[in-house]
Amino acid sequence: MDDAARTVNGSAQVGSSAQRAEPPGKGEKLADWADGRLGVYSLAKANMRKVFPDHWSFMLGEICLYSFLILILTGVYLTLFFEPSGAEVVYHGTYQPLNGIIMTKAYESTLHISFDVRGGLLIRQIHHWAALVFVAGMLVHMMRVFFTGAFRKPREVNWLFGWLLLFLAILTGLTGYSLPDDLLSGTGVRFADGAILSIPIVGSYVSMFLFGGEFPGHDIISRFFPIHVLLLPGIMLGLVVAHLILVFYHKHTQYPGPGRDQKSVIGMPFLPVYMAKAGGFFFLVFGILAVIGGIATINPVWAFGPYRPDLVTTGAQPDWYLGFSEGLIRVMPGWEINAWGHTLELGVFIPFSLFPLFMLAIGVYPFIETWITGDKREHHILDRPRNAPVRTGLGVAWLSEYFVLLIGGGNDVVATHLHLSINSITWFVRISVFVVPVLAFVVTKRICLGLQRRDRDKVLHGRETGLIKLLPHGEYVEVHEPLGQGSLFVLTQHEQNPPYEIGPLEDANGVRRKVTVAQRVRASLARGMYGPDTHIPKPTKEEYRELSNRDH
Ligand code: HEM
Ligand code: HEM
Repeated sequence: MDDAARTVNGSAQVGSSAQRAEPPGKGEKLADWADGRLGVYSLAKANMRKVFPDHWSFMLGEICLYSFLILILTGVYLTLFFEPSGAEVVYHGTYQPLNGIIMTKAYESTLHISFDVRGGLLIRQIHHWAALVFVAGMLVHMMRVFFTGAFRKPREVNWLFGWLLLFLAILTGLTGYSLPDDLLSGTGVRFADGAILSIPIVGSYVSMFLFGGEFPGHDIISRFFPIHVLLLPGIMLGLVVAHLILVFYHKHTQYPGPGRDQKSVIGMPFLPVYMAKAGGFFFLVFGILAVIGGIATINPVWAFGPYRPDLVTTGAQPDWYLGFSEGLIRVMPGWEINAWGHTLELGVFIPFSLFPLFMLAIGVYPFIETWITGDKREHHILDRPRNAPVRTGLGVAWLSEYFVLLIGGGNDVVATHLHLSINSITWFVRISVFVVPVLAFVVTKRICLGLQRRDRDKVLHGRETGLIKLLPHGEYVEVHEPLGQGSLFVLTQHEQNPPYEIGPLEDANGVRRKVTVAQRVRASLARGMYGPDTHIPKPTKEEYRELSNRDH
């Protein structure tokens, strides 16, 4: 492969193979043909040897990419057999317990995929597992980007692309989950309908429009189908391509280390090393999902039965990524206001509005941070999370809120499994929603500062070796080993810039300066994020020389 890459580049420099003595091979002729029409030589020359830094956490984006491809592949297969129709039929199929039961064609075809289509159940299960892994991969990938500050200039737009992808993936999951029209998926759609109905003034109109009449109507499956298999995946495909082009264009960030700076990258060439690794990893992800899909049941729709609006399954749960929105609604007190013959359902409307706000907070974060720091420089070297304690604390607080709400969304399951009262769990979650994120923030920030302090000690006093020496006068001391230059660099390369300040309120002539509210807010946020209690000062050169007793 390496030779092939060189041949391509080599040919590009020579120009045409006709200038050489030996006749061109078939492959070269094909490449020349393609170059004449598509300009592939210059494209390959510019990009194929591009260096990619390597780190295990950079595989998270790849997991998203591969599970997305697997979703498309398996989704196409399901589309061949799935019938997106709300028309009613009487079931006479392989699955005996449901014989003679009235159901929609959508549900009947899902049973058909599961019991009669060759490989149907396997593909359905791979599709569902891939959806779970896809969104989980995105969340963890996003957290990697967040905690390392990889969203800073010039990658803010790519952060937004990714964020949109996360939002669309959640919607795609919701519409997919609703397609089989079993009791569980119908309960999920009912939940969505309840949320829509709570929107003041227009809610009932939107619901009627969406369902083609009063819930459940007959149109929802046939409407969700094109949205699920075409519209949303189509937009997502476009966004994923744009996302990857931007990763390529900006070049990937890298963790701090010797030889790496804002301009130089240390890593593997895109072709052949990175491509070979990426190809192998794709098959690994596919293989693992196929094994899980083959052995672990997921969404056994035949066990739930067809959807009927007057029934609900016990322990009805959405997929994990929607559990937190369910939690928001379950723990909210059932407040409502009745006036002039209308009801404002605050118990649903408030949590329903919090959901987009919760997502919005993630989307706008990079822009808020840039506004606070006023930093206009590009950043290609990643932060170590401990060196940005407030950001790290905010990320952990966000995650903790997410998990608390997930418990709220599964309050019935937690209650039955742990033999607890559902009311106690609901109250636990109601209090935790306010308390846990604050605690998580404070604890994380302290841990970060502790780690910074340890870094400082390591730089000044070296690494603890665990070797205890007995000195002639009877004292025991632990031998400390000085760090290598590489480690010293990693532990001290970060910046500790002073936070933004408003400056003197009066100029040299004693005239009061006009200070806007925005400037005041910015200054106090900057103090909170980068002020003295957010970092342990790095050792100065003098301290280092004095303590390590060496000349540098
Ligand atoms: C891009 C992200 C996607 C996600 C997150 C996703 C998620 C899901 C989920 C959770 C289900 C329910 C599966 C079950 O029955 O247990 C589903 C069903 C389905 N999906 Fe997707 N899907 C995605 C993309 C696609 C694509 C690209 C296609 C088609 C090209 C597709 C076609 C289908 C079909 C036909 C069904 C109904 C069949 C069935 O449930 O057995 N999906 N999807
Ligand atoms: C379909 C979903 C997604 C796919 C396929 C995807 C794919 C990738 C890949 C392959 C990379 C390079 C390798 C890596 O850093 O892991 C990457 C980088 C990046 N992604 Fe994503 N991603 C997705 C979702 C997201 C989300 C949800 C966010 C954030 C909200 C995000 C933000 C970024 C950023 C800022 C980079 C550049 C990071 C850097 O250079 O260090 N991505 N993405």
